[in-house]
Amino acid sequence: MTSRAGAALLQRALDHAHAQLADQTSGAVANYIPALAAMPPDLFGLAALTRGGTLVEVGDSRHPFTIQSVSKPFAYALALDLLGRRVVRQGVGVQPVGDPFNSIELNPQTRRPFNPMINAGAIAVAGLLTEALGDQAFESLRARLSLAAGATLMLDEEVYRSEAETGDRNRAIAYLLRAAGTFHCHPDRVVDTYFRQCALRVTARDLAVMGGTLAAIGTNPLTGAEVFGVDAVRDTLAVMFTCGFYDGAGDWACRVGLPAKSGVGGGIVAVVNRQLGIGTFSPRLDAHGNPLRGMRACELLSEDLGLHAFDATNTGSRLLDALSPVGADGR
Ligand SMILES: NC(=O)CC[C@H](N)C(=O)O
Repeated sequence: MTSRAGAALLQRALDHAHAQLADQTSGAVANYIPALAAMPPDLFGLAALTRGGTLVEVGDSRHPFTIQSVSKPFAYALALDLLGRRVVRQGVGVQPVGDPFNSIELNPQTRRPFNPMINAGAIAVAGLLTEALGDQAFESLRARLSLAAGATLMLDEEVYRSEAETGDRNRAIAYLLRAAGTFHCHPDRVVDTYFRQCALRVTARDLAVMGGTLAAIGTNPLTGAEVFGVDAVRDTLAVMFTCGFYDGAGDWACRVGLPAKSGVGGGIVAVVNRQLGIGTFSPRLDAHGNPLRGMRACELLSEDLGLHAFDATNTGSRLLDALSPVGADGR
């Protein structure tokens, strides 16, 4: 298959998933803070970036929204890069858990959060970064996520402020973590880093590029920037695969078969290892806080293109090989 035929096939698959789901209106926009509830519910955008740099998009793929929990894997990768696996593992585990994203719970055996994809684990990561970088923690996060997106990500002040005003559960988690010895700096500073991280504005296109950067083992396929180290990407994709959808993670792994992460702002990032990043945006969420149409779109793309990690037909690899020539360095 030529690369042009591959790009057309990928665009058709995106268009098809978008059209199939255009009329679906189940679910509800996150309303725990007013700034999120104001998002028009019917927006729907999809984007994908191959490792070779082919970008396809459809619908509201350039409409901004807040990244929320989709930031968690990228913050984890940054912490792994800066602090190393040993230090990060002391603060947060890599164990899947069947609890909701905001549960106030530590692993009773280790007194650490189960994994970095739930709030407790992400706040532990924010704590490690705040302890290591002080007031620069948020700017470092913003700079690294911007490099991964190939765009300067801006803070949504309104969402940040409402989150800070109402985020008592997350504050409680931060106090619990300090008591458990995960970090020693003030819990308010830690949640401030976390709230700002969650309030960064992105688009589905940005998420596709960020996912593409993980797919390309840390190198942004559009800009060539080297964003994350190989070891950080490996651990990050592994926890995205096993823990990315909270209490729905096992079902996701079977149905879609891709490392992915959702957020209550309506975004999802999904990664086809060494091949493709996918970004979706649809604000209506299911009862677990996962964007419904985005999840379904990932499932359709996975089926259509054979992207499931354990797909038997290998069609996805053939398509994506055409679009993502593997370099001489074997990456
Ligand atoms: N699942 C999410 O996207 C949650 C993010 C949100 N900022 C929170 O911490 O509650």
